Amino acid sequence: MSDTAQGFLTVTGETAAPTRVRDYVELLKPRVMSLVVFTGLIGIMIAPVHIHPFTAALAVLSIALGSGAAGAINMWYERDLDARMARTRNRPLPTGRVAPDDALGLGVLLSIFSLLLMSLATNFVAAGLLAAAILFYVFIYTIWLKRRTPQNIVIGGAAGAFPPMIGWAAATGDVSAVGIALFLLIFLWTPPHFWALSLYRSEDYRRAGVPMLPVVAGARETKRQMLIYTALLLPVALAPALLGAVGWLYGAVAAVMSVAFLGHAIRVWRTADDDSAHPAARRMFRFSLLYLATLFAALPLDLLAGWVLNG
Ligand code: HEM
Ligand SMILES: CC(C)=CCC/C(C)=C/CC/C(C)=C/COP(=O)(O)OP(=O)(O)O
Repeated sequence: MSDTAQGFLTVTGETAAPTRVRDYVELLKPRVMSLVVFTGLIGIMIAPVHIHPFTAALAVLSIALGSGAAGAINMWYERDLDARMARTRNRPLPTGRVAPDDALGLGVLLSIFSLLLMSLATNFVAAGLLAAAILFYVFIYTIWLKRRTPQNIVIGGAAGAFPPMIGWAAATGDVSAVGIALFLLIFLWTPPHFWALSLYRSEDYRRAGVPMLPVVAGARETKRQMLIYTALLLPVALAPALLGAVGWLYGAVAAVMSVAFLGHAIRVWRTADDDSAHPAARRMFRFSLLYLATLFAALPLDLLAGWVLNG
């Protein structure tokens, strides 16, 4: 363990204990986790099977811990990259506030714990899907693809698409057409979500030597591919309503939000490529988070409205 990580007072000179807890929490990427967990919770809520709220809470906790574990292992593996990027250089590992071995240990332990908890609380299908998500994010995205190909997030993005399917499986013990539709929704959402950010952070990625699309293929090609994925997202976002799993309320929200998301993609596509601040891309990135949260919130609200209206 390094001196800085060992000594409670060595880095900031502040009282150390709260800082350390905060550092370990930061390793779990809590803000990303919040949306991951939300989509998993919705998967449980909309499944046509009632599970005990305590079981549901344990399933959600398992998804949260699994997502955090994957985040900690990602930060352990990428500590060299994170040190070279303005956005990430103040993270606990590049600053030495947490030792690499501790981050890896936390990630591995939490992975095992989350899988055991999911198996015991729900079933092996949900635990298997959670394992697949963790392994995908760590091995396929972080270790294999991220440093090798500009399509890294298209394939690697599948990791973040698992949670609604995991939630559904936790409730039903099965995978369904709706679960697959929600997987595809997040899968197609991820490229515009991430490439919007990578447009205004491309200098960071260039410096760190990560072959993200704007670095390798340029802003124009990135914007073109963002437009394609955002257009493909529109019919997929409507799929839960077309499959009859939810009704017109969700369908209307999905249609309006998807057209608005497409509007963002068109505005980004129309902006000049040398506009290094990329304000349109910043707005699109922020909107991507609102988009996913709103669509997933609309799923149970639609079912609730149906029950109220139909008695
Ligand atoms: C491989 C797929 C993905 C990649 C490469 C990616 C990448 C990123 C990056 C680089 C950020 C920037 C964070 C910052 O500004 O420091 C971010 C933010 C965020 N992402 Fe993603 N993301 C992916 C998938 C997802 C998924 C599946 C979700 C949730 C369902 C998600 C939710 C979020 C949230 C909530 C934020 C905002 C975090 C904050 O406020 O700091 N992302 N993402
Ligand atoms: C349920 C479960 C196990 C889910 C795990 C999947 C997960 C956490 C997906 C989110 C993907 C994500 C935050 C990518 C960040 O990219 P990056 O690592 O390139 O970003 P960085 O540069 O900020 O580290």
